[in-house]
Amino acid sequence: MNMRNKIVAGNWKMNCDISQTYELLDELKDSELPEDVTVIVTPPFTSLQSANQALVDSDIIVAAQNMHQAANGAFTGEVSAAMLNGVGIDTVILGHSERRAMFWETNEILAAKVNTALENEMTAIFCFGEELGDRKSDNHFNIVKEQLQEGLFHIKAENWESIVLAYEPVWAIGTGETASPEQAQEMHKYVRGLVADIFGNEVAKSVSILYGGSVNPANAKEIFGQEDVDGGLIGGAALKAEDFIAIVNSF
Ligand SMILES: O=C[C@H](O)COP(=O)(O)O
Repeated sequence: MNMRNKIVAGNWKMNCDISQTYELLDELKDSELPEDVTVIVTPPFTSLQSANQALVDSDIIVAAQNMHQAANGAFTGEVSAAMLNGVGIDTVILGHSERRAMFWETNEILAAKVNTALENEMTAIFCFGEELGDRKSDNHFNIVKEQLQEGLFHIKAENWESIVLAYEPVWAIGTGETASPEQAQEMHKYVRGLVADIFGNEVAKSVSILYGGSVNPANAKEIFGQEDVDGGLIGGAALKAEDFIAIVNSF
């Protein structure tokens, strides 16, 4: 039996102002959510504190979509780990492909962000995944290995308690073209094997690996049914309460 945490995280990206945040959270709060699934929402920075307050009586966790690696300083427009902690946020998405592609986040920068998250006792949802060209040229395993080796695998075995992995093939994000359940399983198994090689079987068996990329209520059950898929990181479908709730209930 799979004893790993089942997790469904909604990545709201740059969507939802404060009133839309309350609206969406009201619907989620009022819904039936399974007790054995950890549900996470990641509103934009401007809604984090309010979202946390709105969910004070709920098990839904509020997380941030990004943070800067430095403790403080002249980094106009950026937000630190301590600032997130200060409004009750202790989970953060790091390395989303949109951050890598549009905001030039390299594996080296991400390694520093991972360190900052760990130093601040935060859980990091570490994203990785290949682009379409990598898959077409059969280089997807190498790319993923490189992203993990350079961005994450410098941590200590005990740090894995604070890490959730999220495989997001870039070609499946927001495109409606999801990876097949077999493709997801193949990559998740490969990644779990990499973790086992370096950090041992116990760590590999206990880390949750989420799949992200065009997950919707129609395909979630089959994807989540794969042996090494422990949940999802949901983009577009996380913005519609009905769809997100259906996905959370898909295990
Ligand atoms: O973080 C979420 C992913 O980018 C997936 O987005 P999507 O579900 O809209 O394809």
